[in-house]
Amino acid sequence: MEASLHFHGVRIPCYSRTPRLSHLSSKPWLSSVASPSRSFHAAMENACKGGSLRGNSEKKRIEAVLRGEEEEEEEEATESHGSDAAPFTCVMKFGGSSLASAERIREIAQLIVSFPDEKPVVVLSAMGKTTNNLLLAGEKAVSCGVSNASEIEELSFIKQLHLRTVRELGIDSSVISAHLEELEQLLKGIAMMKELTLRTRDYLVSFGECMSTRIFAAYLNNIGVKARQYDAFDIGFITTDDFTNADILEGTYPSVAKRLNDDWISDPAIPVVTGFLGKGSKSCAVTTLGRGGSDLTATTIGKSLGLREVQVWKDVDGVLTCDPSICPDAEPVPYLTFDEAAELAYFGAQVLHPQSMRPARDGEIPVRVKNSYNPKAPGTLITKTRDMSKAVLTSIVLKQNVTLLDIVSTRMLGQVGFLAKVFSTFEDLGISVDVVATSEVSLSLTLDPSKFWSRELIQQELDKMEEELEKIAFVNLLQRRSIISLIGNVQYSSLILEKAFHVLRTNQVNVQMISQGASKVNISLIVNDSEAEKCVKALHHAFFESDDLLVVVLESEFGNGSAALLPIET
Ligand SMILES: Nc1ncnc2c1ncn2[C@@H]1O[C@H](COP(=O)(O)OP(=O)(O)O)[C@@H](O)[C@H]1O
Ligand SMILES: N[C@@H](CC(=O)OP(=O)(O)O)C(=O)O
Repeated sequence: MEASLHFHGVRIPCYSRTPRLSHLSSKPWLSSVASPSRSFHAAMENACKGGSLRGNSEKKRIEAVLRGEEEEEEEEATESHGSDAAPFTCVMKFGGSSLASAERIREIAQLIVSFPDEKPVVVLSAMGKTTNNLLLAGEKAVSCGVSNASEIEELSFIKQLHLRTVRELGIDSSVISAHLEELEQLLKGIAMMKELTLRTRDYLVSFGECMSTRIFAAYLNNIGVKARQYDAFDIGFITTDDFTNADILEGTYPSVAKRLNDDWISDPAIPVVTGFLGKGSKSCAVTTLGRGGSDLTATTIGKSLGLREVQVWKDVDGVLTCDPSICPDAEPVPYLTFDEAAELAYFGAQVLHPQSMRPARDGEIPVRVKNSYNPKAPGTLITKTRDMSKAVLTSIVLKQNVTLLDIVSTRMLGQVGFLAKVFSTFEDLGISVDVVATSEVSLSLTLDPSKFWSRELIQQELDKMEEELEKIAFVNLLQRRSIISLIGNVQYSSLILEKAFHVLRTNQVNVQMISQGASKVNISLIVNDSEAEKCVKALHHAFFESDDLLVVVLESEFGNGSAALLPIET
């Protein structure tokens, strides 16, 4: 310790060399750090268990939290750390695109320091494309043979990226060397077993976030900003045991608040938390929250600590009117409600995790989507309500490769229990339904194959579903369909539909199903996959790149010619 710095209103000692990691001594990851020569057998045992974290005592503690037995203690803790002493103001979450290199990590650290009034909890994803590379490495390991596992190309990418990054940042490579070693052993284990279970897959991808957070915390410490790394699975992120798509359990909120608050009180340091990861309540193994799950980690911490704001920093200027890879002229949407954002995410906008709005909405914590490459851009502010009086269409979202199912009742038409029977079939088979439209004689719905429990078994699962449904109905399965979701103010639904159908007719596209729910924010149109992008481009052009709609709205709202300066807001 050589100097001090005032940051977040506290006097922060500056560390010139090694990061402070002693607080991690009880963590399973650090025990690996402490003994890099950890035996192959120990690593394999952990790997084959899918990375179970702790023994019985840990399991008992989780059960106690789930039963609410720690609640009194939690409440006391929260009270005693009440708002006067509240150590944190916001969550700042940075995704893989913001952490792609040493240079980006330096910029992100500077960005955090450039907000001296904020006292952030930092949540990080894995660096760059690390999660994809880990998944690819795992898949290759299944069939490459033990002796070739060390040579898997993606393993080399991951090693090079992380070792280059620590070198360029001037950090001791020991912060990640044990993880890299264990990762290689794990891939050998997968090669030996010739299988990659969902549980092992989660353990495998967890290395990405575990390494990025250690590097970042070490770098902050090196530049004199005291930081403390946390593995989410170690600080109370308790989830269901649905590996690869786990759900956060209620006990998480008080546990996480207590841990972060208590640590700050006893030794203030910026928390740097792994996004995307949790711990299964029954298995005690590492779980993941679904792709893009760090957004959910961020809003969970926001709700848990009752923070002023959650910021998710991306590589775009906020939530845009459309996926920029389809419509390069897509514009940022300045304001959204939680409902609009949830609908947008659920129907395929990659920019936010589908479940991430839930904790924010429950805790009424505003979420701001910002661009880490362009911090001055205002971004998108997501809140409970917004002025919808001038909002027509907010955003167009595309979800491809969905399956459309047409069900026409044979024996049970119009009878009590028909729909229940159909939906119980989906429940039994663990298939989730996205869009539904019903009439007196038929039921149409869409299924998202990417949510089926095993992608390799999609056809088998569909066959099984057809077989079950054919006991009560005629079934027609139509694959390779797309859902185009028009997210906006459904008070203008006739106007939106008139315009949308005009565009689609001009482009000679037949809409195969349409659904407008009571949610008042979403109209879904189903078209063929092959026509979908063309439709989205044409719709985006009509709604956001021309003035036609402005004229129609002005005429319908104010009479022709009046209020000519009123802009259409997204
Ligand atoms: N409607 C949309 N608005 C903004 N970005 C979108 C939208 N639809 C898709 N995207 C894509 O989402 C990406 C940002 O999300 P993501 O990759 O999860 O960022 P990060 O990894 O930083 O969390 C953008 O680069 C963009 O290509
Ligand atoms: N690294 C995980 C979790 C995540 O949230 O990533 P990102 O924030 O880069 O989308 C993934 O790629 O899915």
